[in-house]
Amino acid sequence: MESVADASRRISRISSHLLPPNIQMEGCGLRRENCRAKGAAPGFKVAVLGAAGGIGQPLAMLMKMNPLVSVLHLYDVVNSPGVTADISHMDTGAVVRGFLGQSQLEDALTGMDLVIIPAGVPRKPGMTRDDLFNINASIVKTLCEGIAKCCPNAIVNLISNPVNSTVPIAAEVFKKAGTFDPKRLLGVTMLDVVRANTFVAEVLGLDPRDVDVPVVGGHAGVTILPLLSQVKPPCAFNAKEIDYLTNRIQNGGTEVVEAKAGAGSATLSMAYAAVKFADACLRGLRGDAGIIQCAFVASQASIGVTELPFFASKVRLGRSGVEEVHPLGPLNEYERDGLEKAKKELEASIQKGVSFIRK
Ligand SMILES: NC(=O)C1=CN([C@@H]2O[C@H](COP(=O)(O)OP(=O)(O)OC[C@H]3O[C@@H](n4cnc5c(N)ncnc54)[C@H](O)[C@@H]3O)[C@@H](O)[C@H]2O)C=CC1
Ligand SMILES: O=C([O-])CC(=O)C(=O)O
Repeated sequence: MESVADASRRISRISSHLLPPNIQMEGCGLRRENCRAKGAAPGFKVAVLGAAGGIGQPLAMLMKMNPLVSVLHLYDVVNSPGVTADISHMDTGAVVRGFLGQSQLEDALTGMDLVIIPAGVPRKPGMTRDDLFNINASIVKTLCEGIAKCCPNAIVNLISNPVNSTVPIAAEVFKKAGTFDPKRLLGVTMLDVVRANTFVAEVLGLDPRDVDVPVVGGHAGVTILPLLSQVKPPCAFNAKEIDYLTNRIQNGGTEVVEAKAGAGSATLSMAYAAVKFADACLRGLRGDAGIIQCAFVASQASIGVTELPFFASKVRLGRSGVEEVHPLGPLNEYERDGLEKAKKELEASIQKGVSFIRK
């Protein structure tokens, strides 16, 4: 088996997009300094941590296709050299560099504007997202320590489950390092919105692209709270439809885990959702106006959400990340009941994440 040192040497040969200085391209005698590469075009620098995984690979591919990205860093503890070589051959603008293992984490993170984290283990049938806590909490802690040190001003899109606990973990790591900025830490709940739009469109006989369902709360079971009373375009559902849609949206992840029968959880729809969300963050950073998405972010009662320190809400994205957290808006009785259930579970999950760092 290839040693980590050998793999690191191999990745360093391919990771600068072209060959390192003084290394000749096989058989042609061309040196890197003689190539006419002009370096990266203007744009944002994005790192994907966990880039060789089920989500990481299609996510990296889709980010390579995003015209707002000028530099794409792909980091993982395994297999990043292959994924990097493969994606770097796509004839799109972003320059791709690969990084393998803890010793290259700092290089992967230095100078990044946006860090997307799909690193960690996925569920198998019969597991809850919270069952992933023991492994994923440590992974997220290590990666966030790297972010605090190397790119403290980057926007962080955290995908690793359980999101309801990993986001509080990340916040605590950043607080400890003195770099916490609540505007820049976003738990990715976009897949809940993507699913809600799809399932609601199916019930209403609409094109999902024309449907917008706010999904608030968190990212696990009853904490996933679709606000069907606020769907756009405005529409009415009967009681049966509301029960069906709420259950299906709350259990969408489990539906995929069971269908994959032990081979992991949602990866392709998640990569799509993550890229849709990352693109919104980048357009916000660029200064585009009116970008509203749902995300699991730092929160408080005084802005019309809940008393919980984190909550998924509609947020306005801008140059500094989350520029405004929207209030929940009017809820019907069904949604108010759902909110009480969500809050109880969320409170425990948030506390679990906080205690993991403070203990
Ligand atoms: N927020 C959301 O809506 C969703 C979250 N997820 C979560 O995303 C995570 C990843 O899922 P998959 O890609 O399917 O899993 P996967 O197992 O296919 O890929 C995970 C990748 O993370 C890498 N990794 C492990 N430890 C690492 C470390 N310390 N540093 C960097 N990379 C590391 C692995 O080597 C692997 O390549 C899981 O926790 C899953 O539950 C999945 C779907 C939706
Ligand atoms: O269900 C899982 O474990 C993965 C996930 O978060 C989702 O698909 O929403």
